[in-house]
Amino acid sequence: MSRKPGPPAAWETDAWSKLEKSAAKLQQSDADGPLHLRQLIEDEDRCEALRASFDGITMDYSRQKLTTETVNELLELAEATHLKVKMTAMASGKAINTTEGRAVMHMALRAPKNEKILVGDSDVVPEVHEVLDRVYAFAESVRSGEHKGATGKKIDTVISIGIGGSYLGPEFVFEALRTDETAAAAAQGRTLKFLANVDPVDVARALSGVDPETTLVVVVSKTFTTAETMLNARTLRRWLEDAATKAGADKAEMIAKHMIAVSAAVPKATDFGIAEENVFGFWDWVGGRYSVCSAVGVMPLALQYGPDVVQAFLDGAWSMDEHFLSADFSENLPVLVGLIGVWNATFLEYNVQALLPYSQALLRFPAHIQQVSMESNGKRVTLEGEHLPIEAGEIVLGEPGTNGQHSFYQLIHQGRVMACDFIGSIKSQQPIDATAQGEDVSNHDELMANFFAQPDALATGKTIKELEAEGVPKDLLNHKEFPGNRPSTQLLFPCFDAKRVGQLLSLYENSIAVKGFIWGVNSFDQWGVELGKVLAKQVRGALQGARAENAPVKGFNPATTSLLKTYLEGSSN
Ligand SMILES: O=P(O)(O)OC[C@H]1O[C@H](O)[C@H](O)[C@@H](O)[C@@H]1O
Repeated sequence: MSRKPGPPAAWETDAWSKLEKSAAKLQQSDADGPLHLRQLIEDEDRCEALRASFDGITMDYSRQKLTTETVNELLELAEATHLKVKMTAMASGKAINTTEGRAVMHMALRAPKNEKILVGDSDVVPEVHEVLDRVYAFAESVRSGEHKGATGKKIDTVISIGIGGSYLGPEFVFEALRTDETAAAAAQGRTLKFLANVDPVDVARALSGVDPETTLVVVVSKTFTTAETMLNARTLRRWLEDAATKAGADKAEMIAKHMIAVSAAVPKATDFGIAEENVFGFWDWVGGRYSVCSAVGVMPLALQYGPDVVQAFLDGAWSMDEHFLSADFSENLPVLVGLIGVWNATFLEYNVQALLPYSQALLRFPAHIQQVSMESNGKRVTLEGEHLPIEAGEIVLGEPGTNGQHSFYQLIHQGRVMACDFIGSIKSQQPIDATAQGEDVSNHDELMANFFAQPDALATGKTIKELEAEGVPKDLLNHKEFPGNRPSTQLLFPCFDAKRVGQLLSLYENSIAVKGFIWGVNSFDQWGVELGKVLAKQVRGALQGARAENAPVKGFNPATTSLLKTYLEGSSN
């Protein structure tokens, strides 16, 4: 097969063959063998070597099923596939999203004013800051009460309409900071809600208990064409107009004061009826799922928490970007998380990455990273469009600990193997310490006891021999055996405040880019979401025809035709 000049495909390198051999060797390890995690974890030098840190964040990957030689082979693979060149191409604004002809520059969204970052010939940092300053000024005027609603009331509630990348990141950060002391103090008396699903139930939930006269609706859509968001935006526009009629206010004034937009398609937002000064732009070099640091996230978050908290979040993300671009790969947190992901998913064939934050504040982190990862690396062809001869991508799932322990951990311990990332913090956002009242430990210590225990339980397991020694009846031995040897990484943060949440975001965003670079896929397009949208349009037309003119449902396969008929008959009764 003829290939374009450039770095070799990962699977064509020597490092790849070495890694395949290492994987085969490690997969053979039994519970008593030297390559079982039960043994590996006892090696002090190995434990020391498989630890990295940056700015107070510790990454312990000693419970990954690898040896220090494997790590060297992974680093060799990074070299051989020109990872650094690819990272630099991304950071310097090259159009690496080749199927859409776009640069991938979300890092520029958090760059300080004095940075210079070129996309093509133009430095994008000034325009980033121009929008950021406008967002901050607008947010301040709403928060201070200077910007009033159409009936003269102060705005204290925001409903952010958007889906996918225009929703998940902002919701993750909103939730992550809700119980942070500084952010919570800044949010006093304010409410932020999200409306994502086209399901009318989500509209009802978003509007429940909300007064339109004190509410600002932010329509967030990169393209301003997404069907769900547009229908929700029209629905809430009507809700505002109806409220204006009831209150005797002017409808146009109501929209002007209560509806703003965030979009990379500014003319579409103005066509929708939102005044240009109320539209906050971003650029086609920001992928939707990477857009939380643009006005997409910054607007709702600044309205809720104020500019200072948001700026701390952006600064945190930038500090991790700088680390990613400058640190040696052997000490580079996003690179290591990325390489380990490739190792687990491709070489060991553990294709599920479980994100397990031991922090209730991070409850929407798995959902956000699920989109970033699965939409980015869920691909079947190379950048050149050739079929991948290897498995790429990971299935991402997760829930905060300890909740997950009482739910799906059973499968992780004794069923299928997943690669687990345990994410915890030294300090809690909301410490409760009742040791003086007789509790053994503080509530955060209790939480973290689980953070430390679970990875060891997964790694070491429990053998039949141990169970026998404990006197476990014979017929229960197999049921109670834990095979162990199940991989995990622990990421221990000092705390989860705005800066650290920014660092966590950048760590994972960049690790996902690393995996895509190694696998050789385009992590920045998402053609796989298109077909369903096209078919939904066809079904929408059929439903419209059937409802309005009783037109027969045509043009679908027999299964869909029959189910559509059942749906139509059932709902017309
Ligand atoms: O921001 P929008 O243009 O409304 O797009 C919202 C979302 O929908 C698309 O279908 C893509 O799958 C997502 O990547 C995107 O974030």
